[in-house]
Amino acid sequence: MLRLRSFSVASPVAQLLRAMSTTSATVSESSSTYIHRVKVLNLPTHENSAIKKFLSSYGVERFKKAPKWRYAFINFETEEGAREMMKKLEGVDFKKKTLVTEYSAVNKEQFRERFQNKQKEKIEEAENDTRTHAERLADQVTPLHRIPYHEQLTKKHKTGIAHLNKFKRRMTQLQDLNDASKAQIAWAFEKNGLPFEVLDPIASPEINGYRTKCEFTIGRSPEGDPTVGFLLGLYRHGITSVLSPDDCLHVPDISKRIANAMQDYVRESEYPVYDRVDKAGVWRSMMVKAQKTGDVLILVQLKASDLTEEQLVKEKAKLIEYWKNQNKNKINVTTLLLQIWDGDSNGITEKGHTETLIGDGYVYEEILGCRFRLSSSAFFQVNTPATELLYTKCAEWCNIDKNRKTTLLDLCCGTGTIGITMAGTVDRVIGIEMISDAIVDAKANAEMNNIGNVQYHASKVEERIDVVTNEKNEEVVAVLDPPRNGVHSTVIRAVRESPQIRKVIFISCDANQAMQNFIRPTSNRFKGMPFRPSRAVSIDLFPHTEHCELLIEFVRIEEEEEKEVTQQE
Ligand SMILES: C[S@@+](CC[C@H](N)C(=O)[O-])C[C@H]1O[C@@H](n2cnc3c(N)ncnc32)[C@H](O)[C@@H]1O
Repeated sequence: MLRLRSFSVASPVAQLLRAMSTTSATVSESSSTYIHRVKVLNLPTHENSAIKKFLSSYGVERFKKAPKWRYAFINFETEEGAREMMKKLEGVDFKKKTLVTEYSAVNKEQFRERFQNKQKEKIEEAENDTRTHAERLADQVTPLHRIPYHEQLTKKHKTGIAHLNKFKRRMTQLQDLNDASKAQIAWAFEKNGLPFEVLDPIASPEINGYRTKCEFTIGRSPEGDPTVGFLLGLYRHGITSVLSPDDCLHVPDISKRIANAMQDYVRESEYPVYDRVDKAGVWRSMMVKAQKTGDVLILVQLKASDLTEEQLVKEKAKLIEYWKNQNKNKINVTTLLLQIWDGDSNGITEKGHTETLIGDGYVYEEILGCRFRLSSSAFFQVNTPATELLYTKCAEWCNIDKNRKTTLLDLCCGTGTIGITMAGTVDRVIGIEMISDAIVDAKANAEMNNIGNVQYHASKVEERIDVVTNEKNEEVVAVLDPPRNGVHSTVIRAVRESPQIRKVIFISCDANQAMQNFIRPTSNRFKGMPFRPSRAVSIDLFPHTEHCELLIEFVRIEEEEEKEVTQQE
């Protein structure tokens, strides 16, 4: 039988204090003065569960690593312990990178003090914060909402240019450049800004309510009421209050109505909402995909370990009935999914067991006259009209010559959108994507759009490099659309080492690492002639947020071009 819990209402400051008391307990008590730290470098960003498993195989049960860090800290009571671990980890290959370790001894008192000071700063910040909860949430999820849209666009444009300038500068600062290498990156030595065109930024046709996909947390409001919305503050700071998305500019009305309807449901429910700190309760989170076609997919996630089989069956029937009767709130659910997830990690996860309760399990969207089926887990751009502008520009820059046999490599193809919208202009499309469900969608999408000249591979691009290097059509154009945390350097190397690829259209939400590897001169590690950026444009898919897509056209440096530059010098 399910145990109902009582809940106390905690202010953000009280929640911070709770986090502080639990976290500081993790610093081990010992009579020695120092904490002996091993810094492990060259780890991947994110991938925390793989890192945890890997380090645990070396006997490390505790380490400190933020998802965006490329390093982790492991603390030891003694220097010998630390040095022993360094011996074990130094030079080990993990995720195709060689680990490097560094040792440092940190004064225990100072370490503790530093940690506590940081926590105090956070508390003071929270205490002095005069913003309303709604304002804080708006600042968190749409940090640019206070400035007019045209200024947001200018800001993003400048950020794009700053990225490009940074890479230009970095090329000139590379060590040991000989004349031949310099000639390959002669564009980077040109004075006075960027020696290629950066177009005016392209605005999103819709500025508010553009997000077709929203993930909501089910938890408690600052007043303690069951609420469906966004988590206010950071979970790692111990703040776990949830606020309704009603005042969030980027959330469409339909998704706000759905969050409110789910909130009514959980408030009426005999089961409690999930508490992220106690790891108890039933209702955890929900995902909404509300497409421009009018299709609506809802995925409700619950923790079922405290429910009997009979209770679960009853709850499923109740959910079906509830969502089928939401027409009165102008909510027409075309697919309802239930995800059972009893694990500790928060958010919708592919590790959960997902069952379709209403509909066929998909939603459909239309882009540039093509129809696409999307499953709940597959990536799909969240701003449909702006995506049409992005894909149109991408196709324009691919500049397919109709008189030649061209292969389009759609690398990181998701549900196949880019390749399918361009399939009519090329001899064939090859799509590679690591999420196998997305490839199932991509194949169904090609069929639905009567497209026969596509071939898909469900794989990491770096593991199907042969597909890239073996492509020998007259012309090969690659579109590379990696996720925010980038793509493996072997992918870039494979593209570089395939001489028939003369052009790459790079769609980037974070141009950092990948770009450098495209443009750096030929070396033992990066074989093949480099590319040089030839034009770029920012396309805003995410108004009111810091994010923006940067479309970059890279063209291969021609041998003649390189010689000419050398002679001019
Ligand atoms: C930004 S999305 C782009 C998807 C698609 N081009 C679109 O516009 O809908 C990036 C995609 O890359 C996939 N991905 C990430 N790393 C990958 C890798 N190493 N190999 C293949 N696919 C990858 C993700 O699963 C995701 O579907």
